[in-house]
Formats: sequence, C-alpha cells, structure tokens
Amino acid sequence: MTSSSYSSVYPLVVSGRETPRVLSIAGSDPSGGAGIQADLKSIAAQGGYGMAAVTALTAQNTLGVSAVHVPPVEFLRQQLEAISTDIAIDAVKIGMLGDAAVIDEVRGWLEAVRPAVVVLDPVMVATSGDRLLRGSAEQALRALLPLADLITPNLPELAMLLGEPEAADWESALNQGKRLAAECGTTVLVKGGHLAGTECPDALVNTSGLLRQDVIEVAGPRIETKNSHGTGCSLSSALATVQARTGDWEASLREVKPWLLQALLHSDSLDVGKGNGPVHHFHHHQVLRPGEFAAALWKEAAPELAAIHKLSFIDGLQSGDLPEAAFNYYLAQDAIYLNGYSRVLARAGALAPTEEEQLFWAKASQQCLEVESELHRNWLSTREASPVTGPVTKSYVDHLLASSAAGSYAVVLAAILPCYWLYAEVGQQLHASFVDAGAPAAHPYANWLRTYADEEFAAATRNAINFTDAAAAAASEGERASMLEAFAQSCRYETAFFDAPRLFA
Ligand SMILES: Nc1ncnc2c1ncn2[C@@H]1O[C@H](COP(=O)(O)OP(=O)(O)OP(=O)(O)O)[C@@H](O)[C@H]1O
Ligand SMILES: Cc1ncc(COP(=O)(O)O)c(N)n1
Repeated sequence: MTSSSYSSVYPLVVSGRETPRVLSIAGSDPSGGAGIQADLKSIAAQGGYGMAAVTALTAQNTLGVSAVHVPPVEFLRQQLEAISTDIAIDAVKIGMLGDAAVIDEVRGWLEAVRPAVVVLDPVMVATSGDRLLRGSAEQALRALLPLADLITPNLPELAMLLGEPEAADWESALNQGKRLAAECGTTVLVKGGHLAGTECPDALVNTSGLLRQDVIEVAGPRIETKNSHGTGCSLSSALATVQARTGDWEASLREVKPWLLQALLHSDSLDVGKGNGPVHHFHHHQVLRPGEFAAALWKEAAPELAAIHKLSFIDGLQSGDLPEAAFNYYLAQDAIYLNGYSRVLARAGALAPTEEEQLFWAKASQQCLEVESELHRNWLSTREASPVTGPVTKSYVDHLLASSAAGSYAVVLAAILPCYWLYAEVGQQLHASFVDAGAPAAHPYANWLRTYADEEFAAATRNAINFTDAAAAAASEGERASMLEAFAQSCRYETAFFDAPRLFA
C-alpha cells in the first residue's frame, strides 16, 4: 500500500470546531476501560464526535489481558479508507498498534491524509503488565513518532523509546521528555502517573520554541485509587478532542487534567471489576434523582436548625421571658431584611426558566414587601426600635445580593432557600409548643406565635424546595458546588439573625 492510495475528500482544517470529529486508531478493550472504548467515551465527554478504527482485538478485563488478536492489516486499511474518504477528521488519537505491519499501515495513512491534530499514545505494556506491542515493533514505533503532534508516553514507555533506564523522579522524567522531544521534533507529554508521592503532575515538553516555554507543567494531586485502568487512553483522546477546539496544547491540558482528576475521584461509584477498574468519564453528567439535592441541602441545614433551637432568643420567645427590647430589635431587623430579600426574590423571578417559577418568585417578592409594611404598621408603630441596619442583617443581605449577582438561577435559589426552610421549621416547632401549652392568650408573644401557623407559607416553602431541587438537577457540577456553599452560608446567617438581638439589641 502506498501512501497515495489514501485520499481525503475534505480539507483538514484545525481549530474552532464546536464538535470536533475525532478518530481513534487503537485496540479494543471489551471491558470498556481502555482502548477504543475509553477513547470514544473520552471524546464524547469532551463534546467531540468519536470514530474508531480497530487495530487489534484484546480479551481483557480489569485483572489483565488474556489474548490479543491482530486482524489482517488489509482490514485496517479498509476501515481507515472508509472513514477518510467520507468524513473530515479534525483530530486523530493513536493507541495500541500491536505489531510492525499495523504501524506501517498507520504511517502510510497519516502521510497521505495529514490530519491536523495527531496525538500518539505509544502503548506498549498494559497496567496489568501484559505486552500490547510486539518487542520487534519498537523500532517501527520510534519511526512513527515524528508524524505526531503530541506523544504521550508513560515513564516506562518514555524510557523504552529513548533506550534508557526508567526515570526515578520527576526531574529526570522531564529531562528524558526533552531528549525525546528533540529527537523526534514533536511535543512530548511527560506524565507523573507512575511516580510516587502526593503530587501527580504532567508536563508538555518541546525544546524547539513551539510552546510558551520548553516545559509547561500542570500540577495535580495524586488520587489514592487502584482504578487507573485506561487513564493514558482517556487522557490522550480527550487531549486530541480539546486541541481540535482550542488549537492550544497548554489550554487543552489545563482543561483536560481536572476532568481526568474528577474521573479518577468518581471511579469507585462505577464498581466495575475486581482489579484496576476504569475511570468515570461521565462523572459530570450524573443524573440527580428528584429530591436528592434537596436531601443534601437538608444535611447542611439540620445542624443549623439544632443550633437555632439552642439560642436564648428562641427559648425566650417560647417561654415568654424574652426581653421586649430583644423582640423589638428582631422585628425591626426583620423589616429591613425583608426589603433586601424582596429584591433578591425579584431577581430569582427575572432568572427563572419557566413562567410558573417566574410568577412564584414575583409573587413572593411582592408578599415580602407586604409583610414588611405590615411589620411597620402593626408591630413596629407602637414599639421602640432602632431603624439602623444591624451587622448581621447587613451581612446576610449582602450575601444574598452577591449570590444573585453571578446570574445563576440555581445559586440564587440556594441562597434564598434557608430563609423559607429554616424559618418554616422553627416557626412550626414554636407554634406546636405554643399550642401544646394551651395557646395561652396571656403569653406576651401570643400574637406573633400564632403567625407561625400560616399554611400558605408552608406551601410556598415546599415549592421553593422543589424549584431549588429541580434547578440543581439542571445545573453543572461547579454550579451545584456553589449552590451548597451559598445555601450553607445563608443557613449560618439564619442562626446569626436569631442570635443578633442578644448581641446588638
Ligand atoms: N493516581 C492518580 N491520581 C491522579 N492522576 C493520575 C493518577 N494516575 C494517573 N494519573 C494521571 O493520569 C494520566 C495518565 O498517566 P499515567 O502516567 O498513569 O499514564 P499511563 O500509564 O499511560 O496510563 P494507563 O494507566 O492508561 O496505562 C496522567 O494525566 C496522570 O497524571
Ligand atoms: C486495547 C488497549 N489499549 C490500551 C491499553 C492500555 O491501558 P492500560 O495501561 O490502562 O491498561 C489497554 N489495556 N488495552
């Protein structure tokens, strides 16, 4: 087969493609953790369109490789021909090649088609120790390296390609990377996976001035896990995909490495096999069951609710022993708070994805202002209370406004929710104990305690919880982390708000 017998009907241009068309030329791992199976998952996880031309079939699982079958090379030629005569390829990832005939075939195809992005993972030995490349093919593999834009050897492979002993530390690994990069004139990704220690860095190495500097290191923590099967395959195919979009190796590595880290961190949840399991390529697409996120939020709120019930303010409100000045301070601060809260509720309405939610938050915002004026009309007009905004009120409202400033509906809802949820819970318990005590009319705060029985507020609280739960299901993982943070902070302010009269009245 000569290189000219391959042809491409499309010009192969790189960069800027929203959904890069990425071809993996690699072996099959039927257990799904490595090879083309891992590649297709990684490409899809990065938003690419994945294709695969199979070089070799393996019989393997998480414990090891039990057999390898390399089909006639003619059939690989037909696969590559079928793909490249029809489809524009934005990037290619090359993995297990098996033997020298396969390597020659792939070289001929690369020379003819010249894909814009070529990432070569020089797979030689599996994690399990089984050989995936014939010893006699090592020289042919070396000759293939200059056709790649990026080579991603692990440390044993790096050493083997150079004919040197394996690097024992990061510094010598980087030096080996520089030697290989200079030798084959391409960029080398030196990977820290095979070293010990708490860190697991990777570095792009190119000594010809192609990169911003000869060595660009991207740091990362080492995850304590045995589920590292296919990390090399996953990394190289993800890099090929992102590179086709960004056209910048450093940006691509900085995008892919945190994704792989999370894929390693979530690997246990897959529960695949008894040996070195696969990583979780789609950890970021985990589907939340209805109520699941609300339950996680309640975990944050429960200790704050317990703390609120231990406050002297709540105790005094329940027993009637609360000094009037403390109660007046609380009411005055509540009125100030509700004014700010109303604005944040209106913001939630502005960001709401459905009309039902928009209406709910708009009404809530209006009701808030009505309650504020009711506080002034019926509760504060006859009392002595300073109209100055207290420090807790100020911080709480500032936190709510800051949470709404980022423009994420989910995060605003998480910040808003504790005021509904904790207030409803506290109110329900206070009202229940007031009723248990025979609802004494002589109780100095009887009229206030009766307001806690408001069924409309309980229903609104249930709605607010459900909307927040649904918003979390539609949110990204990063947004959900921000939701938890905003919610936890608001919970702490709820406690502080009930405690403020003791400190500032
Ligand atoms: N325990 C770990 N914690 C964090 N990152 C890791 C860990 N192990 C490997 N990695 C990362 O996974 C990628 C692959 O690295 P590694 O050096 O293990 O390559 P490999 O041996 O080719 O992979 P494979 O296990 O698929 O053969 C690198 O980005 C590396 O930093
Ligand atoms: C088909 C195929 N390709 C590559 C690897 C290397 O992956 P790992 O080193 O994680 O076993 C593999 N085991 N199988």
